Amino acid sequence: MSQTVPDIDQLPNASANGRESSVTPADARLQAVNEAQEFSPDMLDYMKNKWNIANRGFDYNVVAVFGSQSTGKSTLLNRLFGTNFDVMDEVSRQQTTKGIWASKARDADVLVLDVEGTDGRERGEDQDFERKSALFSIAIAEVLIVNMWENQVGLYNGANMGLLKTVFEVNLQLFQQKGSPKTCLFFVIRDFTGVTPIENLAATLTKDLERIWAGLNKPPGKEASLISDFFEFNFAGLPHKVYAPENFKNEAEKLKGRFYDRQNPAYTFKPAFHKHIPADGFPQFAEAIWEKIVTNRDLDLPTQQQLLAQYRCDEIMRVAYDTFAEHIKKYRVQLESGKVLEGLGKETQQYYLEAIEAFDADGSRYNKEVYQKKRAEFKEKMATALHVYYVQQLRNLHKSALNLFNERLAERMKGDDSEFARKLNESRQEAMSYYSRIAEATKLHDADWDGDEYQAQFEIEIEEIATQKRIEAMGRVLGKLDSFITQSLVEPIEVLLNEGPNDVWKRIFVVFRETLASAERELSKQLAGFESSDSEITAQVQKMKFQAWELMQKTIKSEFVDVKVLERLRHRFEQKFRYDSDGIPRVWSAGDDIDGPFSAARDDADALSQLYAKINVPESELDPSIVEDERFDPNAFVVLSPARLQNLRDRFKREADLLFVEAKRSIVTNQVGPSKIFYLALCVLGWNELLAVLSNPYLTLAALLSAVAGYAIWRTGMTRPVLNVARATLKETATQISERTGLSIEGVVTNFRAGAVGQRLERSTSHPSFPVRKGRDLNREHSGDEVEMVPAGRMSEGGLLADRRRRAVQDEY
Ligand SMILES: Nc1nc2c(ncn2[C@@H]2O[C@H](COP(=O)(O)OP(=O)(O)OP(=O)(O)O)[C@@H](O)[C@H]2O)c(=O)[nH]1
Repeated sequence: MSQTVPDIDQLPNASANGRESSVTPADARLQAVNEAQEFSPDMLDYMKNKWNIANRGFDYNVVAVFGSQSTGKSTLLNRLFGTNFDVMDEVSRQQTTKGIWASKARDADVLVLDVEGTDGRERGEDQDFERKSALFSIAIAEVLIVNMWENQVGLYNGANMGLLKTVFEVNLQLFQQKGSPKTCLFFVIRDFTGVTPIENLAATLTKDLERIWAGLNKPPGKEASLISDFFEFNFAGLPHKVYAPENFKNEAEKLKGRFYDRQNPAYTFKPAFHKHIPADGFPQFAEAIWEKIVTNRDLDLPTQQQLLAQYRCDEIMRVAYDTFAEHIKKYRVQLESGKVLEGLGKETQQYYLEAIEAFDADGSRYNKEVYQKKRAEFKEKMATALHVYYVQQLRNLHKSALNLFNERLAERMKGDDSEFARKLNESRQEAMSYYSRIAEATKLHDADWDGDEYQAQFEIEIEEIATQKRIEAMGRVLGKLDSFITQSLVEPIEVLLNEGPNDVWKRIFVVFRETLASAERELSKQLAGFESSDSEITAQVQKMKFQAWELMQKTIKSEFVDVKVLERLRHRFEQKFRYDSDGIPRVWSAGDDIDGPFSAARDDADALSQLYAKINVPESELDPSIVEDERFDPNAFVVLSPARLQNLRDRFKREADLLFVEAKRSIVTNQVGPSKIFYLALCVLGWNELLAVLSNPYLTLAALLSAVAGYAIWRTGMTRPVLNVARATLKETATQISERTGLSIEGVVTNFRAGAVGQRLERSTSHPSFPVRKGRDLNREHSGDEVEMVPAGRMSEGGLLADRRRRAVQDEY
């Protein structure tokens, strides 16, 4: 794009010192290198704030000037670029430019360097600074204006050819690499008369330069290199400024066009000359070059560029990273509190990309290799910071997903263990999808983070929980089944054994078989809900069957402790002996056949004991899988061993005999009781008194009242206490009588006991009650004590028996 070429006459360089009153970017000059060879720390500030050129990226140019002292260098630069460098006072002829000055061209992004002239009188013969400044100019400027008088052309020393030779040599050694951008050497011939055409002068100079190049000590690998490999030459002549001011002005104007007008065929700032240093990095670059030159370090230009790129990229990276870190730090606290941040991945990804973009905006202008390396480094640095968050997120996610799994499973179960496998799978799938979705979304796209290990750990744990839940649910199902089996077996077996029908074992096994069938159906159905394999179902069913078998055995065994067997035998015996065929309690009278019913009852009980001795069902009734089980014990069918059976029969026989004796005694009591009482009353009262009582209304009333009181005592259940009192009174009375009369009271006591037994029998036959022993040992039953009245019908017979047995077992223990 063409730039406007400002009118030279408008430029602020007319004064002797070139200063103008109004300050513009071009007016701001900086001594980039001072006389003490120190590089100014202010250059970046000037680039940014005074020249406004720091943000131009690559879109700027650098031009420097080289030449003998007081050859009008500053004048030329001011004329061409509108700068404000000091120009020597015509009168004093003192050196004006000390060190290296920098300024910006007016109306163009061109950095202009005014370099102290060679052959500096003040520095004497010391060419050190001249070489350094010349080398510096060649290293950093795209265009080096070589300013010389026309009459210096062809003069080796006058044209600074010796100095150039040294500079070329060091430059070649230190800074030039294959592919380095070329530098333009722009020879401006001052006080050009035109007598010798510029082309001829150019040819002379070119020849001189090539000769110099040929004489250089070239470093290895560059022996065959040509000067044109590193430099391009331009030539221009400027007429005498004092003697031909108009021509000077015109030619200067033309020359200016070659620096400003990009459309000009002779435009000087060709891209090939650009050093590819971004404007904001130029101060560091220039300083680094200067430092290396001053300290004479053996560094080449590309290395310098890399150093600069590293320095700048590090700086850019730091700024971009700080911004990035500031953005992401808010997530740390939340993650450490255990939260799962669903948007973490998306948001951090955004900050990550923004940071890279910021880095690219400035960093991409620097050495590509270094930039790419630093970019990767930057990405790695951010990824490392984010990976910490990623791991924390996965940890939180792990817990959260497990909770989700537990919650969802609990919701689905809600006390119902059916279809457990389906509910478990759905819950697990939900938790795993949740985990995968968040874990994937948290990943940084650029990073190759591997969350597989974390996910595998999560899956292991969820499987452990699932297994545990399955065991628990299965336990509940099997527990319910156990209850069902227990309920279905224990009570019916107990009832059947109490009833003791002849086919008791067959009926028990029918119960067992039906229970097993129901349980197997239920278990198979439940296990199908657990997605159990066929073999697992088979094993569980087999286990259940054998447990049921063991339960039945245990139940039978518990029903055949001695006390229970004796109880059943006694019950069977009493059923026959003490009750008639209609279930009415017998009252034995004189002349009744006691022996017959006794023998029949005893035989019946004996038959029952035989029935109980051994489980009597064919093995074919049994489930084959139980019989085939290695734990199956064939002796399990023997319930009572012969010795135990015999022992029980003996014990029962004794009890039966006692009952028989009691029955016999009750007949005697029934016969003796009333006549003795009558005669006793007659003896006590006498016939006359008896008649007197009956004839006396008061006595009759007293007798009636006594009868009523007796009836009331009987009705209120106070009989025993009253009898006890009466017994004690009678006993005491008898004792007193005995003591006083010396008579035996045996008969009186015997009669009294007989009367008491008679009363008990009378009670059992005349009242709808059933005598139940209370807290008594069976062998002591016949003592006649501790009898409790329980209304008949309050318990079933089996229940009554069970109750009696229970009390008896308690007594036994
Ligand atoms: N003969 C002649 N003199 C010039 C020309 N241009 C400038 N001068 C004069 O030369 C003197 C030195 O000019 P400067 O521009 O200061 O020269 P310089 O090379 O920058 O001087 P230093 O910075 O001191 O090395 C001044 O007095 C100018 O007027 C020119 O084209 N021809």
